[in-house]
Amino acid sequence: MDDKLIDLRAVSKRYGAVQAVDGIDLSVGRGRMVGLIGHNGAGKSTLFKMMLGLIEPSAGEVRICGVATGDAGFRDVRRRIGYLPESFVAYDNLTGLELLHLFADLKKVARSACGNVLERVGLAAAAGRRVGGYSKGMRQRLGFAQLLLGAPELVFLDEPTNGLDPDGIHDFYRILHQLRAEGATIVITSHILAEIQERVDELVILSGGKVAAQGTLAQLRAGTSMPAEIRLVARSGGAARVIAALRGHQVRVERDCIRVPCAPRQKMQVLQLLSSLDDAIDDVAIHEPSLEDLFFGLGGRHARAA
Ligand SMILES: Nc1ncnc2c1ncn2[C@@H]1O[C@H](COP(=O)(O)OP(=O)(O)OP(=O)(O)O)[C@@H](O)[C@H]1O
Repeated sequence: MDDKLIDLRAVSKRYGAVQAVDGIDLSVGRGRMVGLIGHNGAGKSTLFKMMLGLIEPSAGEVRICGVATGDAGFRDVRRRIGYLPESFVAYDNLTGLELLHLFADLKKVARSACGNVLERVGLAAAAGRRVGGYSKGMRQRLGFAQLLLGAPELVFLDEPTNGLDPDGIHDFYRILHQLRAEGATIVITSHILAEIQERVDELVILSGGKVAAQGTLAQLRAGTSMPAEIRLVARSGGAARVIAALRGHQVRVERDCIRVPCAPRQKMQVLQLLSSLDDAIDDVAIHEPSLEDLFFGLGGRHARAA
């Protein structure tokens, strides 16, 4: 069994003068949940469309479930893939259930599966209502419901949490994690980096059509020289002692917060220095670089400027 569910080799896509995707090598193992991030125009949707077999690469090869997207056999693979596009289009004059029946017919899935799927996304009570009266979040849930039909082995979701409230986002990731626990492989794009960073197994950062970095958040952090930051709140009258104790370290004071940037190997040393100042310090926290920090550090800003 091929455990590389997604395998891209030297894949490029050019639209006239625009090099949308530029020589990407990427593989994703079975059962992984991957976050694909990048600025507007970085090439995420183009990559999705090539992985779905909707457009052909200009160069290179895209293999999904071991089959090249250009092969005749890819039609069967396509049935094992679920896709939620960035703008999910629903027919307003149908009810939620009728719309799902339509998708079930197209996917050759029994209509009897639809009730259960609507229940799963929290739309059971609205199943008989016309989609025209659904809120933006409800439409997004409906899009998610059609993706779940037929228990797909591989799912692609393009900006799936747009329009969802915090409860909706929480529910959405809960179902996604269940899907992964059932064995599905998941690729998800998002512009909300804080939302995605703790929820996926690994991240792929696209910049200017190329992979700027790939790995777990910890691997991405280790791959950059970006320091963590120890943040302290001194007790009244204690700041001067804390700053004196940190002599030789870079220190920034902002309002009531003392910030100490630290390379990984310096963290314990700084904490040791601080441990003797218990009576001068009110609070201490370590802030590791966020995905947003890494994103800008790894070329996100460059990609936007390009
Ligand atoms: N059909 C097309 N014809 C011409 N250029 C295109 C086409 N589709 C995409 N592009 C261009 O290819 C580049 C990558 O676009 P793509 O939609 O893949 O980026 P994206 O990362 O998905 O962006 P967003 O976050 O805005 O959805 C952009 O410069 C875009 O203008």
